[in-house]
Order: sequence, then structure tokens, then C-alpha cells
Amino acid sequence: FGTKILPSEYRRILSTWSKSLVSYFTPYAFVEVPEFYGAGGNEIYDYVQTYLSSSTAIAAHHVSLCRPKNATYNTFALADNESIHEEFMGAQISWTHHVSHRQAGSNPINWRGLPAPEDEKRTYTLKIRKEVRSRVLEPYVEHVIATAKNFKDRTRDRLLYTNVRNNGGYNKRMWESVPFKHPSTFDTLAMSPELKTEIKADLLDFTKGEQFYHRAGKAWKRGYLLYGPPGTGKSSMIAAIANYLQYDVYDVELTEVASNSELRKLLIQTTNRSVIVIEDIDCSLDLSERKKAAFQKHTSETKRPEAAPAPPAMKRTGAEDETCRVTLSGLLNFTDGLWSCCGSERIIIFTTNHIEKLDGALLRSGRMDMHIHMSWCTFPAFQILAYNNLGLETHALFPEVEKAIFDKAITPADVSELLLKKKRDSTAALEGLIQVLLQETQLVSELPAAVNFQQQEKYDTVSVTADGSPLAADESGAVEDSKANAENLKACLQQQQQHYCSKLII
Ligand SMILES: Nc1ncnc2c1ncn2[C@@H]1O[C@H](COP(=O)(O)OP(=O)(O)OP(=O)(O)O)[C@@H](O)[C@H]1O
Repeated sequence: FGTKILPSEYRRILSTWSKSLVSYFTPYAFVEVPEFYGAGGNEIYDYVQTYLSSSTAIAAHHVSLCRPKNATYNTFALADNESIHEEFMGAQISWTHHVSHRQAGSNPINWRGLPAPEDEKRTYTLKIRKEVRSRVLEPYVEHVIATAKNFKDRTRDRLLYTNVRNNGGYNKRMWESVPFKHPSTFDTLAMSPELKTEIKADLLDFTKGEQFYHRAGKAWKRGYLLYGPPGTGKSSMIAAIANYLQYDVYDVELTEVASNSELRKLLIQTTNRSVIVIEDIDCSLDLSERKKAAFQKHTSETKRPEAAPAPPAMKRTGAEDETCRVTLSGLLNFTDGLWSCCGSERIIIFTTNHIEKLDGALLRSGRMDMHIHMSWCTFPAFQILAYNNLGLETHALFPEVEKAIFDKAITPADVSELLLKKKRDSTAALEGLIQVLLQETQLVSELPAAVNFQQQEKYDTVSVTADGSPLAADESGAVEDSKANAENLKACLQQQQQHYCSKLII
């Protein structure tokens, strides 16, 4: 009736007055915790939800019980519009989970990248008596957050997130998650024990480094670049790091990200204490333009000084950045720039099979804090694989394997596979491995004195065949058989001054 005779303006004023009157006379104070705050989500909402899903919530009349697929734990949640009461510091507190209809058109995603259901607005409302509010509220909120964090650490599976394509706006899911169950640990990783110790110490320093980062005015994050041939354990290393630190993992599929601004949105929504991974960065980021520019510049400087100057290295305007797919500058802005500070305690890992293809800007010191070379299988690495796959700590054939594996270009993945093939018969498995190793090409760890090491900006793997002819890398990083002799290697490297020879295969 009122809606027909009263203009909307008066109705609004009346409603405000009546609300003020009720709040003046009611003995209670209400604290609303909405699921969303602004364009992003509300972290406190998640804490309250977790807090209420602990044993307290089970005491409510009406709870929902869920277990995400492949998860280890059940999750209780306060059912929609259900209330729960508890006592804290002598005060009565109640929580109600309000679910109401959202206005059409506004449909944000929450802070973990999950979409709000199409037309629902979710809020937890805390009710507390006004006279105890100032004494109880602050310690109570701290208690809720601490309990939620503790509960999460004890009972929640860590998650592996991957991004899904977003067509703009906030009305699409940006991250999807599954429980993270990768079994790799530093114990199962086959690599040099010294390097493992170094990485673990670095990670520990990082997790304890809050004060250091604060004092030094740096964002609390650490970047690792894992490089090496396929099958040397880069993905296994990422899993081992996440398991060691008990962090969630965000696996960024850059080819699914439409622009730098979408990358920003994605990365802002990652949680603290997480590992953000961009695998095969040389394949997912378009570096070709920059490389081409750099090569043209190099050739014009070294071969044809009289030629017109090469075009400047990829310098994009802001407008271009928005229309192109993700650019190197967009990525660096998040890892290094202003955006690197929105969030803390985060590890950023890039992987590549071709470090020589990476832009110098990514390799420059200070960009990635640690460059980790995942290399061929050595004897200590083999020992770990023998234990992982065959349960062997030692065997009469180990000395023979040690001799045969020395400086051989075989990956831990290949060794694992060979051992697994005959895992019921350890001796046969080791004999099979030795046979393969004896046929493998040999690595020469000593680099010839002729190789010029001055240009260390770029890295490369230069291969040389058994007869001594080098397989030289061309300007795009691809390796081709040049049929030159070993002596030509020096000339070849000097000519392509941007390469740094890290390993030789003969
Ligand atoms: N260093 C290692 N330690 C233990 N296992 C390894 C190691 N390297 C490879 N493996 C085994 O080989 C398989 C492939 O390894 P992984 O995917 O980690 O290699 P990668 O370097 O990431 O390869 P790619 O570059 O192709 O992604 C895994 O199943 C893993 O068990």
C-alpha cells in the first residue's frame, strides 16, 4: 500500500528513520561481514566461515556438510540463514549467515577467485550486547582469526589453483582449485645434496624473513628461476617447495590470460603463503619481438656498423599492453614493480627448458633471486632414484653405475623410467641402466680454454658431436648442426657474442 501512495524518496527517508530508531532502542550491536568488499573479496568473511566450520558449527541445528572431490577432510558450514550462539569472555555472541538476493548486474567474485552465486548476497552478522562491545569485540575478532588460521593449517588440504579464461569484468571464475596432493619432497628429489641444502636454507630464511623484508623496504616475496632440460625435475622441485613450506600453488597458464590487466587481477587474488608458478616461460610469453630487436641491434653493431640503427628493444605503450596478450613488462611489473607488494610471503617460480631464449631483462640480477639449474642425473641423484624406485640403499652394481653415469647426458626422468621397467628385479634394472648409460653421449665438464666467458648476459648449451663438430645455436636459440670442427667452436661463440656456454656435449 505504502509503495503506491508514497513517493520513493519519502519511503527511503522513512526507512532510514525507522532503522535509526530501532538501532537506538535495541540493546544489541550488529557487525556485518559481507562476502565482498568493493570489487574484490573480504578475507574476514573467509576466516569467519572457517571459524564457524570448526567444531562450534557442528553444534548448530542446521549445517551443510561438504567434501570437495579428492579432498581429505569434510567441511561443515553453517546453513543459509541459520544462527549459532556462543559465549566469549562472559559475553553472549551470535552469528547468523544471511543469504539474500543480490541486485541484478552486480556479481563479483570472492577473494579466492570463486564466483558469487548468480543472484545471492552472503553476509555473516555478528550480534553482541552494546554494553560489552568495546571490551569484547576486538579480542573476539582476533580469536576468530587465530582459530580459523589454526584450523585451516590442521585440517584443510592445500590447494592447486589454475586460472581459467576470463572474458572481462568480475562475473567469471578466475581460479579453479583442486586439493594439492603431489608427493614430491626434497627427500625424493634426485639432485645434488648440496644444492638441496642450499635451497632449503634459502626457503627457511625467506619464511622467517618478515622483519628483514620490512626493514629493507622490500616486498616479502622470493623469485626462483628453474632451468634445465625436460625431465630433470623442475615440476617435481616446485611440488617439493610447496610441500616443504606447506603453501598453496597457483599454476598460471599465461596463454589463457588475455592482457596485462587481467594478469594483475589474477595475481591480486592469490593468497599469501603461496607459490605462484609460470612454467615454460619462454613458450608462454611473447619474447620474439624483443629478441629480434636485440639480435638486429647486435648484428648492426657487430657486422654492419654503417647500417641503420636497430629498432629500440620492445617498448610498448600502455594502450598496446592492454590489447596485446601478456607482455614481459606486464609480468615484470607484478614480480618487481608496484604490484609486487600487494600480498606477502609469496614465492614466484618461472621454469624454462631454454634459458638461452629468455630475455636479458628476466635474467638480470635482482629479478629472480635464485637461478636453479636442474641438470643431468649424477651418481648421488641416481642413489636417490634407486631408493625411490627400487628401495635400494646400496647394491654390488652401484660402483659400476657410478663409473658409467659420470658425465652422461641422461635425465633423472629417464633413469627413473629405466629402473621402474624392472622394479621387481633390482639387479636386472641396474644392468639395464648400465647398458643404456654405456651407449649415452658423454658430457665434458671442462670447457675448452678457447671459449670466451666475457659475455655472461646470456646462457646457452652448445653441443658438440662425438667427432668434435659443434652443434651451434643460431640467433633464435635453436641448435643446428654446423658441421664445423671443435676449433670452430671458439669462433662460433665469439661471433655470437650474446651466448654463454654452460655445458658441452661431445
Ligand atoms: N630430479 C628428479 N628427482 C626425482 N624425480 C625426478 C627428477 N626429475 C625427473 N623426475 C621424475 O621424472 C618425471 C618428470 O619430471 P618433471 O616433470 O619434474 O620434470 P620437468 O623438468 O619439469 O620436465 P618438463 O620440463 O618436461 O616439464 C617425474 O615423474 C619425476 O618423478
